[in-house]
Amino acid sequence: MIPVRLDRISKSYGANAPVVHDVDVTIGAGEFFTLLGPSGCGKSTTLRMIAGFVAPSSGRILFDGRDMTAVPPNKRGTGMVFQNYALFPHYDVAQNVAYGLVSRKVAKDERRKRVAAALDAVGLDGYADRRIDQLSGGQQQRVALARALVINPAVLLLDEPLSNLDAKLREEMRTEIRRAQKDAGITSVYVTHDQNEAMAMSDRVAVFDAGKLHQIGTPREVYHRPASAFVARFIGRSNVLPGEVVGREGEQVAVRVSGGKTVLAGHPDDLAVAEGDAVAVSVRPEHLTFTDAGAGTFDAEVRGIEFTGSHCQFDLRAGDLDLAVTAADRVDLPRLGDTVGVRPESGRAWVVRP
Ligand SMILES: Nc1ncnc2c1ncn2[C@@H]1O[C@H](COP(=O)(O)OP(=O)(O)OP(=O)(O)O)[C@@H](O)[C@H]1O
Repeated sequence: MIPVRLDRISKSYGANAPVVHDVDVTIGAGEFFTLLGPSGCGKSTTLRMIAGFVAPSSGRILFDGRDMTAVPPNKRGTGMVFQNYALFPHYDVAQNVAYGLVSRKVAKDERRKRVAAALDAVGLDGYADRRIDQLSGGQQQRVALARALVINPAVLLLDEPLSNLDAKLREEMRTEIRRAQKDAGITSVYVTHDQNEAMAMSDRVAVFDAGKLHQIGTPREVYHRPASAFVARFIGRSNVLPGEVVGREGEQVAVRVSGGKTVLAGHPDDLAVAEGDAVAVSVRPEHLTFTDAGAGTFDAEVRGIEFTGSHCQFDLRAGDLDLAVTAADRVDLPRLGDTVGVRPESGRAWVVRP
């Protein structure tokens, strides 16, 4: 197990603005680390720089302290799994998985053993002789994973490996990939635009937008303590309320939000907030509570209600603010057209960079 360091890497194509800008991360040995962000944010480019397919414009890539920036892809000891699997259709499963061992001149007996172990690790015991076109999408993705694992890579790289699968299979494969990764203990970097997938699978997540890293943290950290309005909105849903700092109470700051009321909010240690600063406050829909009209932070009109089974999602309008509230289903919830009070639960509001 080795750590991977991205030492202030940037990538520009021609004279255009950088598509990856000054990214500085250390991925821990054995960690499952995810690059998450919307389409075009630079996450695949970052992964390709780790793999060696794309050279950084500046910065270095280090594996276990060793500078790999100039080392060609096939000498980096990485295993790669692609979105489109990239399997050889005219080879059978075993031949596909053995590919990296043949090119590394591993002896035939050893090869057979390692292919069997890799197929076993991904739950494809007994499929060695199948043709690729006789497999389902999920099985093909497992073959791709086995092919990456069989070479005992120092680093496993996965680029949106589940996006061609249907929703149910995607969830099953999340668990499978995660289990295979933990069993093998390989430092892994995973790329996805799907925040649920990132949250469910990762030890830590790096959230990107437009080539820049907004935040690195555990799924819990990025959910409960988003660094920016972008992260708050991209990870789950959030009410991001613009406001102004008007004071301080212990660890929290008092923020006057639109509508004139004051909300107490926590803030990241590295974010200096002083009286008079324009900030934004993020509150998750499940952390807004209904009160009687006039008794909350906001008075709001119920504009929409969506029943999801266990919960109800409310769309509210409070002055010029749209608010989303999620509440466990019960009989006394507000109804369409009602005017209600709404307030953030204590300790649940969080200051974010606007
Ligand atoms: N070879 C290239 N030449 C010029 N621009 C490129 C090249 N490769 C990527 N880009 C641009 O770099 C930006 C980031 O691309 P990248 O593929 O890393 O994004 P992404 O976050 O992985 O998006 P997606 O999920 O859509 O693949 C995009 O604007 C893309 O158009």
